[in-house]
Amino acid sequence: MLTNSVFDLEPILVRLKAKYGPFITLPIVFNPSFFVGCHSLAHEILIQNGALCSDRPKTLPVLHISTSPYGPTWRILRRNLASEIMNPYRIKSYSWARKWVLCNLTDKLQEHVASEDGIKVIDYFHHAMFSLLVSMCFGNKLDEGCIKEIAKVQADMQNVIGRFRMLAMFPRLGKILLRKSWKEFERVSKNKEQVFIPIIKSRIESAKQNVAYVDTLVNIQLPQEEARNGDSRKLTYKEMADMCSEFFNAGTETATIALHWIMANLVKYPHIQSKLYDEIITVVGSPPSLPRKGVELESVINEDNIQKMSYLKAVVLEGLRRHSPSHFLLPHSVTKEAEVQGYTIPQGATINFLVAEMGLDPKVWDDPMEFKPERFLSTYGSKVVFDIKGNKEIKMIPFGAGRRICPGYELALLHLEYLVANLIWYFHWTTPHGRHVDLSEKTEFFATMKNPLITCISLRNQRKTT
Ligand code: HEM
Repeated sequence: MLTNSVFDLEPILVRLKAKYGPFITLPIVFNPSFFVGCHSLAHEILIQNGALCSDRPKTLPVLHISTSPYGPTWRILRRNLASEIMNPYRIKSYSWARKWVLCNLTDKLQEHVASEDGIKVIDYFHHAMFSLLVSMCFGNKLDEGCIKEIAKVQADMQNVIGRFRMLAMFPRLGKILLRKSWKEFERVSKNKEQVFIPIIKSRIESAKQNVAYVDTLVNIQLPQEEARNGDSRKLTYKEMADMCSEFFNAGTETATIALHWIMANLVKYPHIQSKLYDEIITVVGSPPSLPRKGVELESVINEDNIQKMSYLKAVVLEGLRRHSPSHFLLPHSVTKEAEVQGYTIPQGATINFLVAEMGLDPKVWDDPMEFKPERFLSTYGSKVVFDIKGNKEIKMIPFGAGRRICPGYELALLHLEYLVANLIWYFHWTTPHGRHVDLSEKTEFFATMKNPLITCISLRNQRKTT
């Protein structure tokens, strides 16, 4: 059993219960669950024995077909996502979307440039991250109204799914006990289909200049066991809508939270912001003045420029280490009993990994609570060489590791670097008079800022008034 000095389950459970409430113990009652906080044990389980725990537990609240479940379906859907959409060529081809989203974001931010009370930026960040994924999913620039409608059904969906977490392990009983919630789930699902399916159909029927996520779903053949008559089959429109919804779910909240923490640290520590700005202007020069609202930005820091900005990469990594958006991975399930470092891991057990704690482990990191991007700069030419996939050793794994690693990790890193670089280039970010940046954390499903960032912004290059 995985219980002794490597991680003693009891004290961990007490801490988890204090932090996350009693629900954390529920799965353990029905299913042996283990939390791994030890870097080398995590490495061995996830990398050396990756195949062992590459499934998700059946108790996950997966209410629709998704990349998260079990068996051959997830392999096909995941391979599609990773190779068709998250490949470097495709990611690069969406530079128009990044520029478009950045223009919308700077338009909104510049309305608050004169405000001395500061602005709460989280909703703007969320909208930007969401719009980036919407454009990759449907392949074009949807109008604001349409994006808001999609965001609304997504939010409704998340709320209602949250209520099913506890009873996900008894879906039939859940339907009876949670009759009202189940009805609400059906209503929200219908709404989602009504919003998503027309957009999906119109994308499929339109002439295409690029490949969107939806286009790749059309070609998928599900394995035989998914089809009642024994043949392989294609995804239905409803399933495509579910896949798009999951694409947004997986990538929006996590990346928004990461951007929020990173920007909060840059506001709190002006010397780090100045150092980053100095690096940026060394690579791309001083920023141009922002155009008037609605006029496209004449110049942006692009993907190639970012490759020359080591300190920027270090800031983003330090943000992910110090404030991992998620404290755990999605649960992994053990497919076959195995021995790992002298421990027996029983088949069917659920394993999770204390990823946030790993990033703050004083045995691995000096001054772990400090925000010090320099720790990621190697002494050789100040380059960032960090094994974020944990292939050689695990030091921090905000995206997981092994076969179930987040398939969107490269996209997420690019979106974070791109937005942070451009936001710092165009605007100077400060704390409003009489306020301070509070880095306290609120842990729900994700680890968010308890008191959202409120910041003053000013233009680095004032627009000429004539
Ligand atoms: C800073 C941003 C992000 C963070 C910190 C993050 C983190 C994670 C983590 C920890 C997991 C679970 C890994 C495991 O269980 O081993 C995961 C899974 C996943 N992520 Fe991300 N993620 C981010 C952004 C994205 C983006 C932009 C996408 C793209 C749409 C995405 C798509 C997914 C999907 C589809 C899964 C499920 C994979 C599976 O079950 O095989 N994520 N992510």
